[in-house]
Amino acid sequence: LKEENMEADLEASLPAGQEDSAIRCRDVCRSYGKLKVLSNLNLTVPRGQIYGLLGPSGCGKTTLLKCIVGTLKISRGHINVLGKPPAFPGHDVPGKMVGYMPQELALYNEFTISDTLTFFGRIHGLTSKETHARMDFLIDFLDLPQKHSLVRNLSGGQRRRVSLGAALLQNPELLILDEPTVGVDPVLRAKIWQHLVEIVKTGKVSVIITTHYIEEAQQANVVGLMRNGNLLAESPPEALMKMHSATTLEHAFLQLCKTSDQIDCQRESSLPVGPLENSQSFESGRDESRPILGVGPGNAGVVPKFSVGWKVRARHVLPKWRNIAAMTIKTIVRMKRLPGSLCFQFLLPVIQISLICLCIGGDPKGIQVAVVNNETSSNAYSQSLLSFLDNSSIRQVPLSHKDAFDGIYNGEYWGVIGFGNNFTSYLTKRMIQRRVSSDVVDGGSMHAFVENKLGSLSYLAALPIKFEEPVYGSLNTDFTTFVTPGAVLSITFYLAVGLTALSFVLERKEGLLDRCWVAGVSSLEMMLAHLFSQLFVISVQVILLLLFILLVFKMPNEGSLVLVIILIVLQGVTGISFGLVISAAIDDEQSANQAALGIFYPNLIISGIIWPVECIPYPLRYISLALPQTYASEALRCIMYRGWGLSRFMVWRGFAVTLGWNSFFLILATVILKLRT
Ligand SMILES: Nc1ncnc2c1ncn2[C@@H]1O[C@H](COP(=O)(O)OP(=O)(O)OP(=O)(O)O)[C@@H](O)[C@H]1O
Repeated sequence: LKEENMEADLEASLPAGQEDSAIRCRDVCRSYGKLKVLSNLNLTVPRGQIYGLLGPSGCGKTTLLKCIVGTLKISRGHINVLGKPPAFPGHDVPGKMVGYMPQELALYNEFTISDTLTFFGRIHGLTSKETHARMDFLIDFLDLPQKHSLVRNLSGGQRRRVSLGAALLQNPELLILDEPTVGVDPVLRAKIWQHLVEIVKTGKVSVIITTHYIEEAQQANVVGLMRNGNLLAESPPEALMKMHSATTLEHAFLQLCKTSDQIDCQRESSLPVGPLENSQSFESGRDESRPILGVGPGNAGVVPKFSVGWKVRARHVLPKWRNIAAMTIKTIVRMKRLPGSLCFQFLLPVIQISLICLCIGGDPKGIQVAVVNNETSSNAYSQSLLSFLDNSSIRQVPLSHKDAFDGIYNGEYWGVIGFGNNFTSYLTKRMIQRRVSSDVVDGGSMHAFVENKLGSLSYLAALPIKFEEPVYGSLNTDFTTFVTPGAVLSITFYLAVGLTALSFVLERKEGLLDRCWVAGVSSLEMMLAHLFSQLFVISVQVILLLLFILLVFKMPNEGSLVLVIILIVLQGVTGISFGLVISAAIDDEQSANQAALGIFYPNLIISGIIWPVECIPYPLRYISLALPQTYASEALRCIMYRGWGLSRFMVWRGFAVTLGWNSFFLILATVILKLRT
């Protein structure tokens, strides 16, 4: 009876109506795979109050906060934040109404304190005057070092305070703070709590805060005690202590845990053993969706349905330039702070293409070849023939038959050139007689080298083919000329993949993606911002690449330079978009690197960059034609070597396929990122 009266007291002391609650969670369930973390959880954060969420490590506090801000989806139940579900179209949660400090630091290490606050200020649409005023206040209030200090040079505690500052920046209506006082000294901890108490006094700001220091939560207006994904109690701290005749909150919590364990034992002894999730709820006759010390039946009331017009929905889906600009500037500032990495990004493509032009397609030099010449006469054809060989490519080593073959077996010589002792007479016979025996043909079969010696009869030894001046290109076109356009595209593509494949992976790991998302940046805006900032890097890379291949290595370009540049930049965009797909879909650096590396070689080979597509057997050729670089390389070759323009099918097909892949990858990356945040 005593307990029932107390419950009534507690209920009376808490506002029950929905309009009075900043956050309302009803029957919330959330699992990670088979692990049920939140089970039928009910929680109410009254407006204008501080709610201290307490519980042992691993009980699901962070998971609950992530569900409240909308970065995690709940599997069952309802959540209402400041009047609407999180991420409801047109709602400012995520957005400037909520200030979120995640458990991870979620700060850009290359930023200064000032950069950090300016970045979040831009996203929230603060003017630079407003941002500076808040920055000065927060630096003073949080006892931060001077604003131009780099985050990476700050101590752990200082970083946590910068992170808290970023959450407080825009004076949000709702503050969601996940362990903001960890690593903070007692004086500052007291100051933070004092500040929270002050800001809620206006009645407009509400706070939900998790902490491991149970006693500091006494300053909260309401505490929720969480265990095994459920709330054991939710009430003002004094009432809770009174109810359990405890002198401290910690004792009250221990008492509650004991009671909960006893109920569990009773249940287990009266019920057959069931799955784990059953063992987490207690009191079989009780409404499991309510805490032991609930806040009244009003809280479990009907959840309102929300509808939204297409105009609001469309405005919500359309990207905001403000957010894209903030995110793009952020990436460019980070690049500027890492000049070594930026130089590497600019120079790497030039180094790669230079190596291709220098090392591929040239003639071999200084190859050792054993020469076994059995002709002894000084005016023998064999002597003349040997003198015609390109002696810069081949270094002739005269040897006996045995030494030559021993040398070959020992790997000393690349090959053997041999002449029989009748080479000159057999060759002459072969040239002037109609019919000769096979011995004579064998003895004089190197006729291609002897044109000069045969004088007016040389046409007899020539192949029945005459190479005329080609329609496109020149007679001495080499392998490098074929490879270069495809190589330029593939270098641009892969560097772009490499630059972007890790972008979201690292930001997700450090909690930055979640933080930006809660600040109101959508997946599409993140995607476009990455695209724009990487486009800047790619443009510089393309300019340097073209300067090198056209001016240094003198590759011909018969077509429009503008088309060449556009096609290469578009292929860079394909690389960025593909990198974004990898980075949106994969969680850790190692797997993202493996995915990027894994496709490099197969794509290079199958795209017909090294050897023509026409040599690829079916059905592999179908795959080749579907790849982003096959038609694009062909189009680039057509522009550069044939001087063709967009009116030619082979050229516009390269552009169309590239644009198609770009759109596909970008949409895919946005959808994956959206599904995963
Ligand atoms: N991404 C995830 N995948 C799988 N399991 C997870 C994931 N995140 C959390 N968990 C598990 O969910 C449970 C609750 O984790 P959560 O981080 O919400 O706890 P917490 O109460 O915030 O703990 P702490 O106070 O130590 O931060 C833990 O058992 C944890 O191992």
